Amino acid sequence: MFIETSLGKGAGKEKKGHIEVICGSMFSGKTEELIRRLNRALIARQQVEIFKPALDTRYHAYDVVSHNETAIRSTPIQFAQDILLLAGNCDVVGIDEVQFLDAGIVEVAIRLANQGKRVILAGLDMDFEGRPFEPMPQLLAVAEYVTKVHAICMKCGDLASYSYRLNEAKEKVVLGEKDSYEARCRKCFYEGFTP
Ligand SMILES: Nc1ncnc2c1ncn2[C@@H]1O[C@H](COP(=O)(O)OP(=O)(O)O)[C@@H](O)[C@H]1O
Ligand SMILES: Cc1cn([C@H]2C[C@H](O)[C@@H](COP(=O)(O)O)O2)c(=O)[nH]c1=O
Ligand SMILES: [Zn+2]
Repeated sequence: MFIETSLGKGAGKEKKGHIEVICGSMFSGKTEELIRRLNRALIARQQVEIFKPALDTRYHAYDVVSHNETAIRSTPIQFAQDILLLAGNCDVVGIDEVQFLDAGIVEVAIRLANQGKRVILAGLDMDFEGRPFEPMPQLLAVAEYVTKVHAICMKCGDLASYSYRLNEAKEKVVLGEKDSYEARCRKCFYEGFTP
């Protein structure tokens, strides 16, 4: 569990950055947890910049929106490098759906943290085949704090770590919601899917 040790601007002697990753399956509460952390940073009067990949327009062009409809304003970006230009002098950088960003996000996260920023990234750790979703494995490796959240398996009610695709599409990136994916536990995921 990530513990917020110094929220206020004046709490630390020096501005020391770090990387936090929130990962898990679809519907596991990644976006809700990201929004919760960012709202607390705003309450602490920190300057917060929020980004999401421009391709994820499922709910809203600009807002980061959870399945539970909590939302926070964000800037859509095409490339990970765009964040370096747009983050400016902020204290906290939040990024949702990082699995859709290019591999450059790893270097970008490191540079932002080294500038003294708190960098919070949320995204899928596995794809519809139950395989690591790049660039998440690299982000998990360089993060100081990792939180893996779980959904509820739609088959049996256990904790779910997998995103089961309900259609036959084979492309890695297929945007969708409950119409095309459901959260499943390991057993129920592999019962319905042969790698
Ligand atoms: N199978 C499920 N397990 C848990 N929560 C679910 C499930 N299906 C829908 N939800 C809803 O999704 C919300 C989490 O949404 P969100 O934060 O957007 O998740 P994620 O970003 O991980 O996809 C939950 O609070 C709940 O209301
Ligand atoms: C497993 C998997 C998912 N996607 C897509 C489906 C959704 O549009 C997003 C995940 O959104 P969430 O906020 O985590 O619910 O990713 C995909 O393109 N490929 C996959 O393998
Ligand atoms: Zn199950």
